Amino acid sequence: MVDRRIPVILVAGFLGSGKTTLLNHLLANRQGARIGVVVNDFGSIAVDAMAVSGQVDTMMSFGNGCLCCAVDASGLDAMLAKLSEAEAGIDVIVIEASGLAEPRDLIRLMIASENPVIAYGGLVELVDAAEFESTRKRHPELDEHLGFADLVVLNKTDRADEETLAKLRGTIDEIAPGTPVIATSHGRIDPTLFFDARPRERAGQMSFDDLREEEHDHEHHFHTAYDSVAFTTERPLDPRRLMDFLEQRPGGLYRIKGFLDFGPNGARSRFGLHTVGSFIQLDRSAWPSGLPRRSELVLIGSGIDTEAVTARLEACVADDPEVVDERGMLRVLRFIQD
Ligand SMILES: Nc1nc2c(ncn2[C@@H]2O[C@H](COP(=O)(O)OP(=O)(O)OP(=O)(O)O)[C@@H](O)[C@H]2O)c(=O)[nH]1
Repeated sequence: MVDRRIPVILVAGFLGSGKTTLLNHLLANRQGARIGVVVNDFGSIAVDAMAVSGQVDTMMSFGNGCLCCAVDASGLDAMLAKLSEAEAGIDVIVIEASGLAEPRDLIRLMIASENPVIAYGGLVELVDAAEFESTRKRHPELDEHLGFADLVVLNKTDRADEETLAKLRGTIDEIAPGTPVIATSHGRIDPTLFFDARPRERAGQMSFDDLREEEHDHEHHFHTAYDSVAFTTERPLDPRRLMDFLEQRPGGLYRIKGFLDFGPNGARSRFGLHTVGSFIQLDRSAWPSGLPRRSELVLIGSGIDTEAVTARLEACVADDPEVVDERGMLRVLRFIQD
């Protein structure tokens, strides 16, 4: 019998590995398929949800906190129930987990769901080719995450040389033998991989039955070791001060994402910011109409002094909101990748 249930695919991977980028690629190349999306932001500003919205008309955002720690599955279930209503005509649902989520618990939530019209469709785990080796040293748990994957996407191949990539493939094969690996950049994978997804009978070392019975073990989640800071200001930032902050960011501050306002400087004066590890990337676009001009950042790190980070950001606010420091802007523009 043909299984007509809607597959729910989890997209996971450590902070900044490229989950939102992959999701946006998928949405832009959906070939007529209707994709429902659940986005889980770790910080209290829904940056990922902002990056995905506009691309899709059926998105739900599960903000501020890790989906894997939803005390019971009901919040997620309610979203999935809404997305899987017949009128929505959804073919596949994709859940973008936060970069600190535990795939094991997300899979458990999925298989515990009593919704008869959806089915767990497997785990797509992203690996950041440039950062994986060092992240894995800090978080050996990542090996277990790979073990649960039905598909590994080795992303950011443009940021690693051939030798590193070959070594990474060997490592992934050791950790998750037999799991298909797709190497790519900017999450550009074949979207059809998502449309007829069926997971393996078991997730990693565990059968679905084992997973169903397992207790939720919050203490060992690695997001318990991470803090996030949300920073918002309506006042323009000073480019020099902000770049000083970015170039000398506190150790442990692994991920920053959001939008920056440096005041009135041209039509495309909304600056998107991403940092992942030591990497900094900025892009620029116009402010969407109806959206207030303001800077909004989420900063995520381990062992960071959140008050000190907030104080340093407050010190980046420009003295005069009407005057843009043009020379200071050159330091910002150096990082633009349009
Ligand atoms: N050079 C390069 N950059 C990439 C690639 N894929 C994504 N990025 C960049 O990496 C940064 C993080 O990408 P996201 O897609 O936001 O990563 P994420 O996994 O959703 O991040 P979190 O939700 O914070 O965990 C952004 O600056 C992306 O433009 C890639 O293949 N190559």
